[in-house]
Amino acid sequence: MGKAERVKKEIIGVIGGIASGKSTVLSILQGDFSYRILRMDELAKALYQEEAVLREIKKLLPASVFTKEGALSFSRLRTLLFTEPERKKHLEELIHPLVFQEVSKEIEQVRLLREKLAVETALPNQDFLSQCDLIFYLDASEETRCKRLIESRGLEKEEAFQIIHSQSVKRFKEQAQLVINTEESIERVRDEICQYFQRL
Ligand SMILES: CC(C)(COP(=O)(O)OP(=O)(O)OC[C@H]1O[C@@H](n2cnc3c(N)ncnc32)[C@H](O)[C@@H]1O)[C@@H](O)C(=O)NCCC(=O)NCCS
Ligand SMILES: Nc1ncnc2c1ncn2[C@@H]1O[C@H](COP(=O)(O)OP(=O)(O)OP(=O)(O)O)[C@@H](O)[C@H]1O
Repeated sequence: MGKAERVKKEIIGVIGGIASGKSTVLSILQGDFSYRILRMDELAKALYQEEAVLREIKKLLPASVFTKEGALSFSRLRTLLFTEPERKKHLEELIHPLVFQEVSKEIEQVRLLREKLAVETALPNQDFLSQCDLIFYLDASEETRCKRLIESRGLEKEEAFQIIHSQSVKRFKEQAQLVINTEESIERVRDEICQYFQRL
C-alpha cells in the first residue's frame, strides 16, 4: 500500500471466544481511542425483550425457560441451548439475522457521521467481517478463559469448557489484522493496541 493511502480504522470488529477479553479491549478502544462500542450479545438480549420477537421465541422454546411474568430467563435459556441443539439452531436462525441487521445499520450511521465504532462478538459471520475496516482477534488459552469464567462469572468448570468448545470463532483468526494475546496484562494489551495504531 502506498504511503499516502490512509488505512481505514473507523470500524473495528473485535472477535474472540468467550472470556477472551473482548469487553476489556472494547473499554480500551472507548476510553483511550474514543471509539463508540457495540456488544452483539447485548443486542441479542435486547431483542429477547421486544414483544414481537418474544412472541416468535415463545413458539420455539418450552414454557420452562420463561418466568411467571413471561420474561425469558437467560440462565435457563443458556442451559437449554446446550441440551437441545435443534432449538439453539432455530433460535439463532431467528435472532442472528436481526442482530446483524442492527449492526449493519449502526455501521452505516457511524460512517455517515464519520465516527468510529468497535463491535465485539464471539459469533461473527463473513458479511459482518467484510463491513469492518480492521479485525482484532483476541487469543487466550482455553485454560485461562475457563479460569476467568469460574472466577468472574461463577460458572462450573464443566459448563465453562462446554461453552468454550461450542464456539468456533478460531476459524476467523486468519482474517485479523491484529492478533492480541490477552494472556498478557491489560496494560500490555493497551500498549499493543497503541503501538499498532501508531504503525498504521
Ligand atoms: C444464552 C444467553 C441468553 C445467556 O445469557 P447469560 O447472561 O447467562 O450469559 P452471557 O451473555 O454472559 O454469556 C456469555 C457468553 O457465553 C456465550 N454463550 C452463552 N450460552 C451459549 C451457548 N449455549 N452456546 C454458545 N455460546 C453461548 C455468549 O454468546 C457469550 O459470549 C446469552 O448468552 C445469549 O443471548 N447468547 C446469544 C448470543 C447471540 O446470539 N449473540 C448474537 C450474535 S449474532
Ligand atoms: N489481558 C487481560 N489480563 C487479565 N485479565 C483479563 C484480561 N482481559 C480480560 N481479563 C479478565 O477476564 C475476564 C473476561 O474478560 P472480558 O469480559 O473482557 O471477556 P469477553 O471476551 O468480553 O467475555 P464474554 O465473551 O463472556 O463477553 C474479566 O474478568 C477480565 O477482567
